Amino acid sequence: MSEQELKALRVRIDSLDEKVLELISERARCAQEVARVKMASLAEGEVPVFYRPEREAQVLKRVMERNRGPLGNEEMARLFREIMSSCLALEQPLKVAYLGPEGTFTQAAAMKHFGHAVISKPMAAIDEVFREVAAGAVNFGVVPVENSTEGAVNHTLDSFLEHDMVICGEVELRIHHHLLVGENTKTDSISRIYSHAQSLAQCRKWLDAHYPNVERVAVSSNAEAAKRVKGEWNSAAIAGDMAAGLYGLTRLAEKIEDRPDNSTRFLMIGSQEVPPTGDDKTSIIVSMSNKPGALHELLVPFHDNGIDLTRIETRPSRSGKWTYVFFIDFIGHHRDPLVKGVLEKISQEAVALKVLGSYPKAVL
Ligand SMILES: C=C(O[C@@H]1C=C(C(=O)O)C=C[C@H]1O)C(=O)O
Repeated sequence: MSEQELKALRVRIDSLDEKVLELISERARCAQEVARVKMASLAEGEVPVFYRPEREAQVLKRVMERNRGPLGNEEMARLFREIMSSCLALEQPLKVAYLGPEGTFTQAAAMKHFGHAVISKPMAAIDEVFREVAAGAVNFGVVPVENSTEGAVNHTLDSFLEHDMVICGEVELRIHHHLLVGENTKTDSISRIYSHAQSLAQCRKWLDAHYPNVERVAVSSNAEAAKRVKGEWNSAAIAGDMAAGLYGLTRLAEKIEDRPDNSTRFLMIGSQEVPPTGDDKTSIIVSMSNKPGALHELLVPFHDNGIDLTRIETRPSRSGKWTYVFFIDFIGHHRDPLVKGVLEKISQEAVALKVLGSYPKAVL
């Protein structure tokens, strides 16, 4: 390509950027207007709700439906995700607590869902994320709930039994693990590998094959594992890209997870109910009396009404020995008439039923 052609294309890009800039600014001014209207229409004593997850899901879906390339749908939605995040921050910057420390996959999930224009706060444990939201110190919390290789994150499920929380969103993240070392690590003398227990489990076969005799040490998070390795010469960590970058570690081996489709699902928790979008999921907790056929009784109304269950998990109820609660996720919103009917039917049979929330199905 000649210099001349290159120059002409760059002039065109500059002129397009000016238009994009003007359009983004116009969009941001519109969001400011939205904030003004929201404030003006408040009833006495009512608190304004600036963040509208159902509207954001709709915006992203529209972008994906209308996108004609060459950028892929996910890439385009990611860009709009950030534009919306910045527009919302003009109305009110969201405060989001997540399972920390900095560099965890939960932080990556929070950024994927809310964008980068939020005030984020790392917490040391899942339970602390719940408490921070309950205390009103942040608008939302982000916690892992299940992994495609290792199953449920029990701490999260148990925290739902102890706190009154509303689930207002979900996000899924492909999880790639790397074996990371620091600049002082003697790579042929590694005697210890740190990671979170879930991550060690997700890489079990790889570790058995490559480091069968090395001690596996479970620590509170992958980011914590990365942090420890930095100061030691005989250890390595299993963690992801964010932690590697944050602690300046190098990858001795990449993508070592046993299953290539290894993914984790995260939940956004808060206190705000989300209206229906037409493409929603609902999460409930049910406890049934300990009698034969109780689980069957619980599932029949879903089957009879053609409601698609996406997940069912059992946990000890913590209120009596050998009694259990069921965590159930299904397609639909608790305000849909069909779903309402099913929930009414279940509550007649159940000892207790709690709707944890209805929220838009993950778009990104
Ligand atoms: C602009 C609004 O407020 C926020 C910002 C949005 C946006 O930038 O598109 C969408 C939903 C809200 O989280 C709105 O409610 O429409």
